[in-house]
Amino acid sequence: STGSAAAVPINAEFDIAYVTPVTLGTPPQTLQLDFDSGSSDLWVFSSHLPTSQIRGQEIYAPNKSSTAKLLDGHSWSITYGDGSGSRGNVYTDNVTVGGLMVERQAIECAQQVSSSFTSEAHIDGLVGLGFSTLNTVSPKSQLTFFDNAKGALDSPVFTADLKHKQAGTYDFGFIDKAKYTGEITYVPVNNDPGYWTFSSSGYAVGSGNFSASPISGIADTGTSLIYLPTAVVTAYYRQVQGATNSRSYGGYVFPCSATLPSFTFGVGEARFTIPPAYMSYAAVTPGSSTCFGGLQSSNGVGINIWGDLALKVAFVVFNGGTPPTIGWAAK
Ligand SMILES: Cc1ccc(-c2noc([C@H]3C[C@@H](O)CN3)n2)cc1F
Repeated sequence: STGSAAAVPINAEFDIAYVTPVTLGTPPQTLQLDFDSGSSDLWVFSSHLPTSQIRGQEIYAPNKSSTAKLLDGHSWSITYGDGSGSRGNVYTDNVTVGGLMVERQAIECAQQVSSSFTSEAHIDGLVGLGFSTLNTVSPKSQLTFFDNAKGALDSPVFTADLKHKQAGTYDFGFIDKAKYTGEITYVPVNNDPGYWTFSSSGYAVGSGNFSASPISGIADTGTSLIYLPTAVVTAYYRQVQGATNSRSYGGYVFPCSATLPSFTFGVGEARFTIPPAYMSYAAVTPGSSTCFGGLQSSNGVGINIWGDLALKVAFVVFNGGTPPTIGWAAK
């Protein structure tokens, strides 16, 4: 079997996150969920949430689904990199993504969400695509949608074809040759911490020399930006007039009028270049002439993260075979 579904940016201005339609239960309830290769819980805004915590999101109501079953005595609680989080109880039900159905998928129903989820009206929940070792359900941890689907897939893979300010796709079970050019460069994945962790072969700032130093980091579809070691980040912003590392804004900012260099990163012998236009993320506040950079330091994060800003310049294969690998191709 295979599946293919759209990854739609939630904001027209800049690519904060992407959502994908997912149908749950019988009759089908469709929610817009954020596919996140950096976590491993499938959770949704639900009928168990206080209405004060719901602001425009779609909800999943298990008691309206004839195929929903309570996973008795189980609960979950998760916190994301930015400190946001949610918790609740667990049902199993049919989950369909782009024509691919998993029966008895654990659907984690929110009973509480943090304010940043309440204020993000376009995200009705998350689909974790990390390794199932990261799943937070207790007392028995649950499998991700990908792990549940894997055995039935034509090939044990999913691919991300994210795009700048336009809809891309997540494919399951096949590699669509029409979505990339040239060869796919596969590199090993160290899934010890549960993430799609791989080693980049180095970087270059603008037209400068390529610095061939390995950078271990995670491929994270749920993170908007790129978070790398200070040496990389300072080398980049040294080339940006007026750039400063702002404590108040929580990262590198610069005058929106500044000329930005491109940023190139390596995967094996392959090279991927993020154009200057993508490297300015957004004005720090609407209408401000100060802009927030797409490349930020991973100092405060603890791990290096290749988020959407890096993923959107490539076609990426998350190979869940044995051993797992990750493949990057131009497009
Ligand atoms: C409001 C909101 C907050 C965070 C996230 C979020 N989703 O994925 C991630 C990254 C960080 C790491 O934890 C795993 N992947 N962060 C989504 C939201 F809608």
